Amino acid sequence: MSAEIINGRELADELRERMKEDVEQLSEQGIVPNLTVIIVGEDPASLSYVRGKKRASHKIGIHSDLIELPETTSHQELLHLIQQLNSNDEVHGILVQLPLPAHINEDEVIETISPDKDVDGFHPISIGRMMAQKDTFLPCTPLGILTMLDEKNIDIEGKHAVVLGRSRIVGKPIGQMLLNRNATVTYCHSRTKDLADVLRQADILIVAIGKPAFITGEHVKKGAVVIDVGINRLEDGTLTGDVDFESASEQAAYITPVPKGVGPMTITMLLQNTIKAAKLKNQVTTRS
Ligand SMILES: Nc1nc2c(c(=O)[nH]1)N[C@@H](CN(C=O)c1ccc(C(=O)N[C@@H](CCC(=O)O)C(=O)O)cc1)CN2
Repeated sequence: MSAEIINGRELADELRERMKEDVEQLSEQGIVPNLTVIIVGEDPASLSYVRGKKRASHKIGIHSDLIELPETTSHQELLHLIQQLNSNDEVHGILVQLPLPAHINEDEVIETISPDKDVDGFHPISIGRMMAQKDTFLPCTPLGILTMLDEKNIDIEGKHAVVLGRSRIVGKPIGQMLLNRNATVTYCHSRTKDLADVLRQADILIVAIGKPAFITGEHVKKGAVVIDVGINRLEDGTLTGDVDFESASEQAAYITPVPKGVGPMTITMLLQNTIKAAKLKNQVTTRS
């Protein structure tokens, strides 16, 4: 068996076309969704992601400002900027690109963003609301993963989902979000015993550990759904995931590639959250 590939690039393009119409409807009412993205430092990958966010926003009619701050920016300077954006009525969404330089306290930065503008869904209030299954901003990568599963009509309820990795951005929230959809969830990490045995039990396997080709076909149950969240740049410049695509796709029923898998969905869900923030601010409902 060779797995069906879930093409995140194609799905992202389709969804962005639908969002463009939504944004047009909003602009007819005088509302232009407005996203401010902040980056501190010059990490090339992060710079490329934030520029991608700005480009994708503009393409569908979202106004986006990118604030590029030097590596030497102090913690207090960053908090002050966020406070100014919180009280700027024109700004609907604020995103601080992660990771931040080591001298900046990431938790405090995230907690300073107004929960009403938290389009990344990382604020403790957003997380609490997610756990309580209330409407909130959901983190973009996990939301992108759920959207991919839903678009392929893949059942989640009652399935054993195994999440490898426990980061703030992906691992922790995707496990909770799958639990909210009635999956049975197991988290695995660097201290998990008998890891290979646990991985082989997964109906849905989410891999987000940042280790190239860590997962191979021998870890994948026949017919499983494999979601590869890894983005690893190899020495020759090529991009590869955490999953060995060839061997895993011999076992899986569905698999996401890298690139063109989960990555493009992350930015798409940011656009969706920004539109949601603009609607919430203006108490607007539109067709979608
Ligand atoms: N504040 C945040 N910081 C970070 C997040 C986040 O959601 N919020 N996620 C990641 C990085 N990320 C977005 O910020 C991101 C990563 C990858 C892609 C993407 O489209 N990848 C492409 C390949 C791109 C390439 O060639 O390099 C793909 O997989 O096809 C988009 C967004 C960490 N920080």
